[in-house]
Amino acid sequence: MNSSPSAEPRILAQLRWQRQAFTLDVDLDLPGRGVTALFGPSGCGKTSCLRAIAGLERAQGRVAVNGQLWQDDSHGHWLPTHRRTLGYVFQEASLFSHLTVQANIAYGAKRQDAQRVAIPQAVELLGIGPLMQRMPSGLSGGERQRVAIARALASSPQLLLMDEPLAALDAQRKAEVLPYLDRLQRALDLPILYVSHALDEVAQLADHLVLLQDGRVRAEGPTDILLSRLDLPLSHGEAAAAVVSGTVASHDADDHLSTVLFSGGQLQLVTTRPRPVGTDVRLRVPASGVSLALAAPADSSILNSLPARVIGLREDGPGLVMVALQAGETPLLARITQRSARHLDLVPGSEVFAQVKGVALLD
Ligand SMILES: Nc1ncnc2c1ncn2[C@@H]1O[C@H](COP(=O)(O)OP(=O)(O)OP(=O)(O)O)[C@@H](O)[C@H]1O
Repeated sequence: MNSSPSAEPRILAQLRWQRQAFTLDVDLDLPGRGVTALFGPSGCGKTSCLRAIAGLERAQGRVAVNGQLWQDDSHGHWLPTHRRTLGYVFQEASLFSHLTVQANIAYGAKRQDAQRVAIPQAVELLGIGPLMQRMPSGLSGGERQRVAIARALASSPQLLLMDEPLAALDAQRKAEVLPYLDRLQRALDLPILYVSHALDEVAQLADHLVLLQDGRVRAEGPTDILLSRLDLPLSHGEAAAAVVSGTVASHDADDHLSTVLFSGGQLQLVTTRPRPVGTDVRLRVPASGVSLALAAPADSSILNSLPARVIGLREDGPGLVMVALQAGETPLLARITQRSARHLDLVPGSEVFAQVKGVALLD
């Protein structure tokens, strides 16, 4: 143990692992709370990294989780997976088919003495109370995965590792499970490492992002910052979007219009599922739904017009430019035509009004 009670919780993983032509070589120093996504293209090493942290692959290096030393090869220290206080959720829920849901979850509860997450709490958070007496064969894919997550929580982990937990689900099932993951991470003080290659999941769930490429860390930092960095592939193309964190300030029930305050001002959005005033929310602002003007527009149908500063510009396909902006402390992206960028004479430092059309609540 090398814990220091006053230190900020951190997850440290210096790992090197070689398999045939592939080398994983990472030096991670990550927040010990919240959700950190490991993101990157197929084959970049996300799963290998997670497995190495869990001790499922015998990488060389050092792993320490919030003061607990799991591995330090320089001192011959190595805990096998079953002695690392972690929960692991795989892409396919691997439940025992001969046990009820309840028995599957109870099986996970191996450290009853120091229960960080009580089983009833895990069951409630994942909404699986009505399923407890069912057999796994009768569950939908989304239900199976929620049970698998509850089982992982029941083992009282210090760290939850999730490897593409939604990838085997269709879009509808995925949308069904995502809010549970969101609830879980808000309710529990449990760090989560979340492997995904789906940017929408990452934008919704992750506070922090590690971008892997060819077994190495290409970039790492707060999700909102990384999503809008023009030098990274995350900000390229039609799917590029910024994530804005804010707080619900009001809701107009007649117009179904919620107002969210954030560091750059306020954004209004139409929603049929309003969150209570005071709730912290994340909004997705697609780059293609943001246009730019030099003056605040009058008589526009666009509700949201934010003063912002141009941080940088980058060509984004034939005739198009991605513009990185900052509104208050919040990064935004605008994907506009090259002609418009020239017409407005945009350069880093230009003051503009960002007219934001497509705002969506992430949940
Ligand atoms: N046991 C193994 N033997 C040989 N090569 C392996 C082994 N396990 C992984 N690899 C290779 O290591 C590389 C990284 O694989 P890994 O599964 O970690 O990537 P990934 O980013 O999780 O990919 P995906 O998103 O497709 O799951 C790949 O090139 C893979 O073929």
